[in-house]
Amino acid sequence: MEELKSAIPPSLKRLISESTLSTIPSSCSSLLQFFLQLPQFHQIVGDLVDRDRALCGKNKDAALESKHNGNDCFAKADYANALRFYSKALRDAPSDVDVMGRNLVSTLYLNRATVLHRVGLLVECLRDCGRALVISPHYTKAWYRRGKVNASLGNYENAVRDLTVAMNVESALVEKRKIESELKQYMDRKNERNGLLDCASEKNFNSAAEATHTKLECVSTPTKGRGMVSVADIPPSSLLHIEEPFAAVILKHCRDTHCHFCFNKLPVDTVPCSSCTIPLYCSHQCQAQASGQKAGSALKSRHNHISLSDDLEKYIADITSSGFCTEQNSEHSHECGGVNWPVVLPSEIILAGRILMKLVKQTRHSGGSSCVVKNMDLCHNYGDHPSDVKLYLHIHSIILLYCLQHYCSAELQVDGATLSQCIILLCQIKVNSIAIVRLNSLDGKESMVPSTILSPAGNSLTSTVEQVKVGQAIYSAGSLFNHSCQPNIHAYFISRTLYVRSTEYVAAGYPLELSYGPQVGQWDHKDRQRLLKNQYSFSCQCSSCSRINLPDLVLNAFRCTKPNCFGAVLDGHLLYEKQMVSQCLDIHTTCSSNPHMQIRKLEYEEIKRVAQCVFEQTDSVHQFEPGVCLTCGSHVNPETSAETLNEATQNSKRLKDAIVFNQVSADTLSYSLRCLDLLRSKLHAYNKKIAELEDNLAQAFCLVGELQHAKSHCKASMQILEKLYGHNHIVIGNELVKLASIQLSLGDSATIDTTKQVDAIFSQYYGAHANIILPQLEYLKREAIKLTSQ
Ligand SMILES: C[S@@+](CC[C@H](N)C(=O)[O-])C[C@H]1O[C@@H](n2cnc3c(N)ncnc32)[C@H](O)[C@@H]1O
Repeated sequence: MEELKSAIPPSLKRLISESTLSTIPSSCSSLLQFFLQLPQFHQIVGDLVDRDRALCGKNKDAALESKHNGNDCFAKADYANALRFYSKALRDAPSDVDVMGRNLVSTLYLNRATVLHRVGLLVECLRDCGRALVISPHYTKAWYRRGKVNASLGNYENAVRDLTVAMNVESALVEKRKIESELKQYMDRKNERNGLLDCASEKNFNSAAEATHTKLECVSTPTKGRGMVSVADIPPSSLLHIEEPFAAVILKHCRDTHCHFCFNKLPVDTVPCSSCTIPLYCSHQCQAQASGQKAGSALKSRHNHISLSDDLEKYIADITSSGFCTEQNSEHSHECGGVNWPVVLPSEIILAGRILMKLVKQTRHSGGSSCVVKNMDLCHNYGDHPSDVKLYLHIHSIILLYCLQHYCSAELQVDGATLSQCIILLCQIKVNSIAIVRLNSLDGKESMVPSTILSPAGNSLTSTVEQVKVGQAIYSAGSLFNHSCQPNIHAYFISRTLYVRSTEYVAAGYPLELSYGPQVGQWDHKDRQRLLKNQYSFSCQCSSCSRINLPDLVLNAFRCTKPNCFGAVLDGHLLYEKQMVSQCLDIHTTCSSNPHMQIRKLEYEEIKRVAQCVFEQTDSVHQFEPGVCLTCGSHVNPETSAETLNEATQNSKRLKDAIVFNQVSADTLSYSLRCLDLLRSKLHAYNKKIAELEDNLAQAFCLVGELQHAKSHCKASMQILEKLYGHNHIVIGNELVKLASIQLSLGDSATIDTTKQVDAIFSQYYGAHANIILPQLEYLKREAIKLTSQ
C-alpha cells in the first residue's frame, strides 16, 4: 500500500485531504481513474485476489507431509509434536481427497484423536472421533476409538453403542470378533454403573439464561448526539441489553489462539475451515456458522444391510450429521478459497467487507434491485479525520471493493458512489466498533490450577487477570451507548454476544454510559481527552471531565514537603475553568437530594482535603503552576522529583522483566524496595506509580515464595487503587482475586472475606455470568470455605 500511496501525485493528495462528505464521490473517482492507469495497482490487486497466486489455499502435498511427520512423532511417542503436525495437516488438507480409500480429513481427525487419547485429553478425543464420523460415517476405527474413549470416561452406555456400530460396519471377521469381546466387557460394566453424560457435544455451553426486563430508549442529548436512557429506575447489576453482532472479525494477533467465530480460546482439537487455511474454529458448529457449510453425510444403515435398533439409528444420526448450517451468517464465505487479501488487509477493512457483503445479501433477499450498498444508521465524522487517514480510507476502499467484486461482481460496482459509501462505512466502524474482550489469566492459565497458587514456597504465582482484545464488532443498538470516564454500565461478552449491565443505581432518564477505554483513576483528565480525541475524534463531555476529580489531581502528583500536609503538587500545568470547580462544589448539595449521586458525596471531603485552594478561589480560571502544593502553597522543586521518578521507572521495568522471566533475585528485590521508599518520599501517597510498584513487588515476592510480604504489598497497592477507582470498581475486584489467592496459599482465614468481596464486585459487573467470565471465582470460593471448615 505504501507503494500506491507514494505514487499518488501531490495535487490528488490535496484533493483527498480537502474532501468533505459531499465531495468524497468525486475524490474517489479521481483516485480510481489514477489507479487504473497505474501498473503497480493492477499488480497489487492481482496478488490479493488471483487464485493462481493464492497462498492460503488447501494443499494436498503439504497435508500429506505433515501427516507423515505426525505419524513419525507418534511412533516415537512425541505426542506434543504429533498433535501439532496433525493439526497442521488438517489445516492444509483439501476436503475431497481420498488416501488409501479413506477421506484424508477424517483419517487426520482420527489420528489426532488417537494422540489425544494417549495424552489423556478424553473429551477432545471424543470430539475428534465425532468429526471423523461426520465425514466418514462407516469408519470402523473411529467408532471403535469413540467406544474406547467413552469407556475411559466411564460412559459405558455410549461405549456399548459405539462398539455395536463398529462391529456392524466392520467387514473383516477377525476384527469383528475382537470388537465383540470388548463389547461384552463394556456391557458388563454398563450394568454395574451408569456412565457420565456424553460430554463431547459440540454445542456451545449454555450460558446462565437471564432476560432483560428494562426498557431502554434512544434519546437525543445536548452534547453527545444520540444516547441511551432507561424509562424506569434501575438497580445495580440489572441486565439491560443483549445483542448479537451485525458483523465481527478476529484481531490479527489472536488468529492462532482464538476461535474465529465465537472468539473463545482455541482448544487443542482445533477445526480449520474446510476450504482455506485461514480461520481456525473451536468446533464444527462455529465452523459451519462462519462459513455456511454443512459437513457430513449420515450413515445409511438400512442401505448397507445393517440392521440396528431405532435407538441406535438415532444415536448414529446425532453423531454423524453435524446439523449446523446457517447460510445467513456465512460471514467468511466471500473471503474463502485461499485468496490472500483476508490475511493481508487490516482487520477493520475485513470487518467492512463483512458488513458490505451482509448488506448485499440483505438487499438480494429482500428483492432489492439497487446494486449500491446502503449505509448503516450509525454516526461518523469523516470531516474530522486528518489527511493521512482520509488517504488511507480512499486507498483501502478501492482495494476492498476490487477484492469483493471477485466474489459478487454483479452487485458491487467500483464507482465513486459505492466507494464513497464504503469510506463512510469505514468511518462508522472507527467510531462505533466495539472491541470484544476476554479476561485472561496472566499466569497463562485459563482456570486456576490448584498447584500454581497453593504452593507455599517457590514458583508460586498470584492469579492475575487482565482484559485482552480479541475481536472487533459492530453492534447496531450497542453502538448507541455514549462514553463516560466514570461509567454507570458495563459491557462484556460471552462468545460474541454483547451483554450490558448497570454497575450502580441509575435513575430513570439518566444517561446510560459505558467506558470506551480511558477511565477516571486510570488516566488523568488531559490523557483521557487526548486518547478519545486521537482514537474516536471527539472531545469528551462526560460529567467526570466537566468537574474536578480527586484521581485527576493525585494520579501523577508529587507530595508536599511540608510536614503533615497531605496536599498534591502537580507535575504539569492544570487548567480548570470556573465552571468545573463550581460543578464540583454543587455536588455537595446535589448529592443529598439525588440518590444515584451519593457516591460522589463521599468523594467530596477527600477532594477538599487534597486540594483545598481549588475550592477557595472559585471566581476565575485556575491555572496551577507545577511545583506548588494545592493545599498549602509550598514550593517543591519538580525537577529533582522527576529525576527520582525516572530512576524508579527504570527499576520498575527491570522488576517486571525479572517477573516475566521468573528471575527475581534478592538483589532485585532489595533494590526495588529502596526505590519504593524513594517513590513514597517524593510522590503523593495516591500516585499510581506507587501502586504499580507495590503490585509488582507483590508478584515478585510470590515468585520467591515470601507470601507474607506479597500479601502486604498487594494490600498496599489496593489501598491506593481504592482511592483512585472507588471501593467497588472491577479493578479492585481483580486486585482482590490476587489477594485471595495469596491468602489461600498462606492458609489465611481472611480468604473467605476477600472472596466474598470479589464475589460481590464480580456479581455487580457480571451478574449470574460472573462464574463463566472468571472460572477462578468458583474455585476460590470453594477453597475458602474448605479453609474455614478445617
Ligand atoms: C458509538 S457513538 C455513540 C452514539 C452516538 N452519540 C450517536 O449519535 O450515534 C460515539 C459517538 O458519540 C459521541 N459521544 C459519545 N460519548 C461522548 C462523550 N462522552 N462526549 C462527547 N461525545 C460523545 C461522539 O460523537 C462519538 O464519536
